[in-house]
Amino acid sequence: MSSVPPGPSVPKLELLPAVDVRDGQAVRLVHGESGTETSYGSPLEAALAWQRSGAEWLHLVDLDAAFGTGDNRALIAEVTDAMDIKVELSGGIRDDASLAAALATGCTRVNLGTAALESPEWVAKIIAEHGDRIAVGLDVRGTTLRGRGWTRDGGDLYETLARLDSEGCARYVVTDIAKDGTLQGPNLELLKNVCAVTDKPVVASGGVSSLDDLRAIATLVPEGVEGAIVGKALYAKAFTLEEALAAVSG
Ligand SMILES: O=C(O)c1ccccc1N[C@@H]1O[C@H](COP(=O)(O)O)[C@@H](O)[C@H]1O
Repeated sequence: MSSVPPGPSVPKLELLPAVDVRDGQAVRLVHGESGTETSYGSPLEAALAWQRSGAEWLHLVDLDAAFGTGDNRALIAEVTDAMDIKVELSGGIRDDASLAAALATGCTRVNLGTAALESPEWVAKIIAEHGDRIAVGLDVRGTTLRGRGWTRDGGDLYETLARLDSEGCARYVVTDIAKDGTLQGPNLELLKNVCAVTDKPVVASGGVSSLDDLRAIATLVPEGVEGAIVGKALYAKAFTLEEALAAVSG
């Protein structure tokens, strides 16, 4: 009886299927641009589907709060409450009230974008208070950070990273905006460059289109990449979440 030799193994990579919420619907954007939404129905149904498929994490984004066009706070709280898995919450967490509401959902951690660019003192304070419940999203075009729904420049990636590192930021979620929602493959160079200047774990975001993309990201685990956010590829059924989890299970 012949046995199938195991394929080349890659280190385990955490996967965070994304549910981005706009106007009460689960959507995907292209390059994060408002107006490019494709709708995928109920955010709760989407989140429950990823949980049923074996996800250990959910990346849940309030896009209206990120764009400043309102918020989906009650719905986000409802989805988080329905999850038995870890939830990373982002979008519009910019002050004490929005942070308190986000943390009160019981999410595992929050992901700050604009606040890390515009309110450095507040961010330093909450990093000191909440430790690894705070991650910072470094959303970049080239090496320029973008905030306010990715519509405004917010400084240099590496200068900001050095500041946040010195303040003890626990983790970074790095998004290449040029890749986000495009199914064009992740920016591995950017991920390597970020890992080279910080010892903190990095979550990759943007561009994943195939299982090979996930395997390629997983090769960066020894350099500091901890996980990858997967959005469009799952909704477009490029692969299933079960296949993705198996591909990078270590
Ligand atoms: O995820 C997106 O597609 C996205 C698009 C445009 C803006 C923000 C987006 N997502 C995440 O939202 C937070 C930033 O929100 P804020 O600046 O803190 O209000 C960040 O995690 C982005 O990755």
